[in-house]
Amino acid sequence: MKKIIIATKNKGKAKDFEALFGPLGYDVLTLHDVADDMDVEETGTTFEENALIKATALSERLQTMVIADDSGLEIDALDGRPGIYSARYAGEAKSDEANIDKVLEELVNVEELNRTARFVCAIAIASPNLESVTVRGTCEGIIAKERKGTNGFGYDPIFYVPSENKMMAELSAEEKGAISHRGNAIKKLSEHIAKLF
Ligand SMILES: O=c1nc[nH]c2c1ncn2[C@H]1C[C@H](O)[C@@H](COP(=O)(O)OP(=O)(O)OP(=O)(O)O)O1
Ligand SMILES: [Mg+2]
Repeated sequence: MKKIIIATKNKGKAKDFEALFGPLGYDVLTLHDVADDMDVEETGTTFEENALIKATALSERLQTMVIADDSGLEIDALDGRPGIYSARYAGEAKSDEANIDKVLEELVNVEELNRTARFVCAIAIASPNLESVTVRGTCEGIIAKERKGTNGFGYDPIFYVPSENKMMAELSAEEKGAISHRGNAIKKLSEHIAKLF
């Protein structure tokens, strides 16, 4: 089977990538499979920079093509926070539950009309002998007042997707891939790759 390596330790993200790449005949490998000891610091100031840092570090180590994803949630009423700090919003423990609690708390007095937000996903592809590329996908939604749904990961239980009339965490991995920031970024990446040949 063809293999694709994603420089991530996030199992939820890996599942999203499996739903996107599996049907194309790819086996998805992550840091847990290829470099479990690796912990790359996200020192960039944008999603794109951080995705590049993660993809380049692993590509240099393995001397092969690697993809990385840096993503997060931008909430308009919070001036775009948590943004690139989404994973660590409630502290270094990187707890999805604590992150959601913090967001709900900060929005407690914000009415539905003003709870607009978007998921952002930058994907970088790095390879020993090709120039690196980054693409960005987004997905617009509304932050709900409470959790609903058990699929997905991260902020999915509080992210309402108007076009589906469902929470992100109520979508299957395939349904999510069709509309998500990650799915949209992958579409852009494949368009870019198609242009190269
Ligand atoms: O589809 C998504 N559905 C819900 N939440 C999401 C999604 N996509 C990103 N997010 C949230 C999770 C985490 O709080 C942050 C990503 O942070 P980010 O640094 O890119 O990932 P991470 O540290 O979990 O794993 P890694 O850096 O090893 O890929 O945004
Ligand atoms: Mg991270």
